[in-house]
Amino acid sequence: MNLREKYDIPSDAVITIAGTVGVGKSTMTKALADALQFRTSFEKVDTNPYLDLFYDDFEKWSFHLQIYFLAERFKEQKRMFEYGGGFIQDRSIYEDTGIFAKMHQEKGTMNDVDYETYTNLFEAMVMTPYFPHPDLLIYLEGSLDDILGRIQERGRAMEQQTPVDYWVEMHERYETWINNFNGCPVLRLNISDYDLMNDPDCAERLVERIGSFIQQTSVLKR
Ligand SMILES: Nc1ncnc2c1ncn2[C@@H]1O[C@H](COP(=O)(O)OP(=O)(O)O)[C@@H](O)[C@H]1O
Ligand SMILES: Nc1ncnc2c1ncn2[C@H]1C[C@H](O)[C@@H](COP(=O)(O)O)O1
Repeated sequence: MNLREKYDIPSDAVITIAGTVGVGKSTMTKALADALQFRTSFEKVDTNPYLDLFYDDFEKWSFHLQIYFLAERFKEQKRMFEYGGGFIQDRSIYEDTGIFAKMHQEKGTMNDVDYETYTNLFEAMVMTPYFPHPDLLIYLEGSLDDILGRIQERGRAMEQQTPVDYWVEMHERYETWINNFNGCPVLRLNISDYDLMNDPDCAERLVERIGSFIQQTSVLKR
């Protein structure tokens, strides 16, 4: 019996991993997909044509980048549901608007007209009864120091050149955002409780925790 069956996780579940930059979403996406034998939906960072430009000049490229991410995530959403689920997704579509677009508009690095155009498009695409929401959102949280350490360790130049205040503000915004999020059931996990790198039993403990969350809340019983 595999881990998915052992802990009674439906084979058609769509689980999205949310959390600030560097917290460990991609690492957990891969580990959970391996453990559950699910497909993955990753953010493509290396092939994103706007990301470097954006980090160089937020004001100029915010709108382009948000439109690009929205299109990419929407295509991924469609792909996951066309397969009939069984996916782990690296970052939710909700964070684009709830964290990034909002933060840049409020900081003045995305102008109000662009923000409104983007928000209208997001709502028309996502906030409809036809848009399938994930079955579960796993929210990864951790201390600011740990997260800054991980951003450093990963070593993406564009992120390392960004002033640390940007990551501090994002960390705070994530806390507010998740406390108000109600798009789908949320399981909060602290990164200090799971060591996917060094603890060989970690993946199974995670799957067990997800399984018991699902049983308790019956979130995936259809
Ligand atoms: N459980 C973990 N323990 C230690 N380091 C980790 C862990 N998970 C991720 N990392 C490291 O932290 C950095 C960021 O992880 P990543 O999964 O790319 O984050 P995200 O996708 O949230 O931006 C990477 O260098 C990764 O190797
Ligand atoms: N919607 C977004 N707006 C701006 N920047 C974004 C958005 N989504 C992701 N990003 C950035 C943040 C990171 O530099 C990379 C990848 O994110 P990660 O959390 O490391 O997966 O893209």
